[in-house]
Amino acid sequence: MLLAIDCGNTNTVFSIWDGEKFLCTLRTSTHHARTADAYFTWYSTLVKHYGIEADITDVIISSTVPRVVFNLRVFADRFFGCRPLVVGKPETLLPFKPRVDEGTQVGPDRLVNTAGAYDRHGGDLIVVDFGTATTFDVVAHDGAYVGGVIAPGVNLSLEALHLAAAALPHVDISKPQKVIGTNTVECIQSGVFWGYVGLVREICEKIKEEYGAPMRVISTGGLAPLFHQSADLFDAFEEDLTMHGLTVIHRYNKENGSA
Ligand SMILES: Nc1ncnc2c1ncn2[C@@H]1O[C@H](COP(=O)(O)OP(=O)(O)O)[C@@H](O)[C@H]1O
Ligand SMILES: CC(C)(COP(=O)(O)O)[C@@H](O)C(=O)NCCC(=O)O
Ligand SMILES: [K+]
Repeated sequence: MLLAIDCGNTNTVFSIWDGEKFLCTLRTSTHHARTADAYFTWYSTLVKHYGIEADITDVIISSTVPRVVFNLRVFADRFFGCRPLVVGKPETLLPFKPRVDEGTQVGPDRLVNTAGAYDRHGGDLIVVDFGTATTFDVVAHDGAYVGGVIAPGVNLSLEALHLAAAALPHVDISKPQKVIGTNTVECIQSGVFWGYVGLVREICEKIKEEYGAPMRVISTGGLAPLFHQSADLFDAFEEDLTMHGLTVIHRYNKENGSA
């Protein structure tokens, strides 16, 4: 069985893949100082709690935080006796060669999203991932990552207002009933929610214009459903897109002799 690990700047997600389906998905906050032993204590407690019999033979890691990879490598080696595949490292093969400027280190999560989305939908896609940052990944006709857009994440924007302005409270995102807020919380929610709807719409429109061929827009990430339900922005929402991409890259490396 495969343990797929997606480490973002806010959350780290573990999913167990039995070759056909994900048996469970476990989430913890991302923290670079967490040790291999601490990961295992957390992991084994939850796996036991869910009654899952997991015989992990392979581990694949995508991490937007380089410092956590060391402890995750130790975790894989010590508890499962395996050398993990790390997306973005030269020994890990990708099903495509990113077409970006020389020397650019594309976020591994974006490469993984590209592989997952192409496997399910074919090419000519925009993948919008609502993580710590909101990223737009352009997937070409042949499945290659060819660039995109990085915008500040929804929660980051809310937090920035709270941190920088003495009179603005911390506010959770939700869809406001109206645009004109009549109290501070409603005003902030309106600014960020409708601001993001506009941001996503405009960026997708401009990408399509520049790309010059019809594209489909796929969304993923914790806050994507809020926007998917509230506005006509995406052709599909796929919660497990990054995890699916990790299974695709793992399979590709198995088939091509690198895992
Ligand atoms: N279901 C959810 N509802 C509300 N906020 C969420 C949800 N899932 C994630 N978030 C928030 O969205 C932001 C991005 O989370 P996540 O997608 O896990 O980011 P990353 O991949 O960058 O770690 C974080 O601030 C997180 O707390
Ligand atoms: C843009 C990101 C910060 C998004 O990370 P996340 O929101 O998933 O934590 C990450 O993909 C990254 O660090 N990228 C490196 C630069 C690039 O992709 O061009
Ligand atoms: K992400």
